[in-house]
Amino acid sequence: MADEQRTCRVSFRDGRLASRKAEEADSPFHPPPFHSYSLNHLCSSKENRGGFVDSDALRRSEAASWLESIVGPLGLPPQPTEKEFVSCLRSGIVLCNAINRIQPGAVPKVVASQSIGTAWDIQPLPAYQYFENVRNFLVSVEDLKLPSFEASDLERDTVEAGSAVKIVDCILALKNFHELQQSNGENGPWKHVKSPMVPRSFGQLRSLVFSSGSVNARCLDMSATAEKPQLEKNMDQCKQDAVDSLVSMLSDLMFNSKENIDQSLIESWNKGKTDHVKLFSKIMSSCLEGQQSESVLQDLLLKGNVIDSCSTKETYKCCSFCLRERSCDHWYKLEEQEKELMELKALLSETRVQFVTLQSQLQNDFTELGIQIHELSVGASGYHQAIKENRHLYNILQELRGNIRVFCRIRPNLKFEAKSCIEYIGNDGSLMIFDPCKSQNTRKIFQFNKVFGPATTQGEVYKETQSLIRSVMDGYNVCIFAYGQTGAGKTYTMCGSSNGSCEELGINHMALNDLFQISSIREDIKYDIHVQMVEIYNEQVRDLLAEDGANTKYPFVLIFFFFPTGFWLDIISYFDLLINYSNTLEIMNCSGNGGLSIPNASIRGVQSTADVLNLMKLGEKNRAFSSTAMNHRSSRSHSVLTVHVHGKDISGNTIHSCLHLVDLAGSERVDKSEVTGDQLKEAQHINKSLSCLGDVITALAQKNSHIPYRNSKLTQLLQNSLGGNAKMLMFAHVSPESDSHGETISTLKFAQRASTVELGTPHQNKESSEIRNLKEQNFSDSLVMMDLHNQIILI
Ligand SMILES: Nc1ncnc2c1ncn2[C@@H]1O[C@H](COP(=O)(O)OP(=O)(O)OP(=O)(O)O)[C@@H](O)[C@H]1O
Repeated sequence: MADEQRTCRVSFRDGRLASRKAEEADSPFHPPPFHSYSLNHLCSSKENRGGFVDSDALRRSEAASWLESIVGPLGLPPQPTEKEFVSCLRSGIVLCNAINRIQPGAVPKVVASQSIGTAWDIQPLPAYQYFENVRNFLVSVEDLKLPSFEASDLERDTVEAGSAVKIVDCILALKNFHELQQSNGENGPWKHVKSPMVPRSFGQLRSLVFSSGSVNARCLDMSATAEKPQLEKNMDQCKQDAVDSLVSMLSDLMFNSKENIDQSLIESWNKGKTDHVKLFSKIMSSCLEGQQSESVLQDLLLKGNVIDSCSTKETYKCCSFCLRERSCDHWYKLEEQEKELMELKALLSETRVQFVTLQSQLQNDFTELGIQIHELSVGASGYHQAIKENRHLYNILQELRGNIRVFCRIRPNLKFEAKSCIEYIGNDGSLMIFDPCKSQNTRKIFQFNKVFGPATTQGEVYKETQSLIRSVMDGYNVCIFAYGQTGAGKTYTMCGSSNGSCEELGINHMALNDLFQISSIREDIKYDIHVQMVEIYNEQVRDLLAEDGANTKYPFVLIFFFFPTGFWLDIISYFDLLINYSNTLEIMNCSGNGGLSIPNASIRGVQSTADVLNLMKLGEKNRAFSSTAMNHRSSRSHSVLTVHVHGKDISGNTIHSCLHLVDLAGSERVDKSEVTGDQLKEAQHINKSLSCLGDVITALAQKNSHIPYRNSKLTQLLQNSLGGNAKMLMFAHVSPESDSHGETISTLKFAQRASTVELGTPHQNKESSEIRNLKEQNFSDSLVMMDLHNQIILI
């Protein structure tokens, strides 16, 4: 049975030897080395098997003879073996010289220690110099886009079958290029003549297998950066590729030698009794001989190891080069890096957790802060509300008591370089003043109904005043007067800016505008509004609405030049006195003059704000202004604009009231205002009348039995108001500059004192139709009054 099997089965070795003998017989050249022959035999098809070796040797011979024609004798036999051929070219000198002949300067520096052709095989160059020459040659070849080979093809000590094929291909391509260059010129087209070796040599199969390893290596290179699942996926793919390569190679081998496969082996394979490794070993041992079969097996198993170990961490981290060199520490480095990476990842996740914790903490803090801010804002708004209510109640109390209301207004700093003496302005009407020029603590706090800072507009000031002014239309007498140092802004507040800008209209103008508006809205009451405007100049009351020029101070000044000076001075003084006397208006008790304190002053009916504006212009024109060191347009008189309101409703009820808008002349220190002559006289009058006003205020504040109204025209004029018949508002004006600190303190003290004056509850000047009828029915001798229950009583 064994003999029978032996005879029916031709062994692989025998078959291969037989075919080799046949090839040797056909070949005119020296046969290739055994291993090369046998492997080519295994890998080539039956049809090509005969011509393969011949063609290879022929091409090698052709390449060698062409090289000799280019660089000179190489000392090679006519048909060199692969080993001879490769050894001759190993130094790279021949190749570099050859390419330099074709492309001068292609390899700029050729390392050559021996003369070519004589001693190429006597004294080998050091390995790195080989590498230098060969590398330069290969670079040049690639530049020319010619087929190349690997430097390692020249380095191998044991020349493998078919390993010279690529080198031969390259040299013949170079030859072809050279020939085409010669025939067509340098840039002529050329075609690379491919190797006729269509079937793959065993070396190529090996490189195919190892190229799978390079796939592995690529995968490994990625392993450092890729995520683990991706890495494993790549490894699977590598493994699959390598297995595919092996399978295709094996299939080739099996196909080529299927007659040599044991039938029992095929059967056991088909039955699944033999696993693929055993099958593969058996086929290989039957196909290959001795050493060769072992080396192939070793190679394949090595590859197999690579493939198998793809699943393990250790090997897939090595690149193919390291596998060949077998001295690899990349894995350890990778492992180190992987460890560090893992640590970093752990750190990252820990940091993430901490970050999330901190974020939630921050969120909580923000929420808490938000709650606290909300609570604070609620508290603050409550506080503001309380202050507002407090002020409102205070105002009501003051109204009930009949206190003089005091608003303080601070004008903007006109001397920008000057320091401000205003330290603090409170919303509750408090004001803190200090003297910046003094080192010791000079802070003083004042309390008023309201304090307007330098940035307050005219509109804002009027808004606070509006309710008071409107009460005039309800029958209350109202008196608003502006008090303060010269240049502190009294005229600005009462009459507006001297440039007449619409945004800077004074309280006078806005008040009258408002009164007309109310009058037009209240259709059931018919209002008559009349205006008087007088000034108190040098203790004389003068009509500012007189159009006949009666207020011209010196009408005869032009005839001054016709007589001696002394004579005319006397005459002028006389006329001056005469004129002044004739123009001086008398202040009377209102009750006897239809409510008019100055019955002789012009009284003009007004229908609209425009009418009032025209009258004000006239009054301003007639008013005494002059320039002083403190104010370039200083009012030298106290001006009083009186608005008389008379209203009658459809039931016949009447109201009558008056609104005094007083722009006082400013108190001034004559040393500062640098006035002399007439201006000095004016200043003295101004200061005197203001001092009288101060006395009246003090007396009122102290509730003295005697109030010195009659000491000045000003107090006389304001008697009715100060005497408790009016709602009074005082604007205390101050300059913020530190050099006015003294005057500012003095003004504020005066205002503070005024705010303590209790005038008593103001009463409405309202007369019902019944009272009027009674009055008209000769009850004039009796005093008609209303009792607490609004019943009429006659006294
Ligand atoms: N609130 C303000 N805003 C802008 N400018 C102002 C303000 N108050 C006053 N002024 C300016 O200050 C200067 C002096 O003002 P104003 O003439 O009104 O002072 P006064 O107190 O009437 O002085 P006097 O008593 O000498 O007549 C003017 O040029 C005026 O335009």
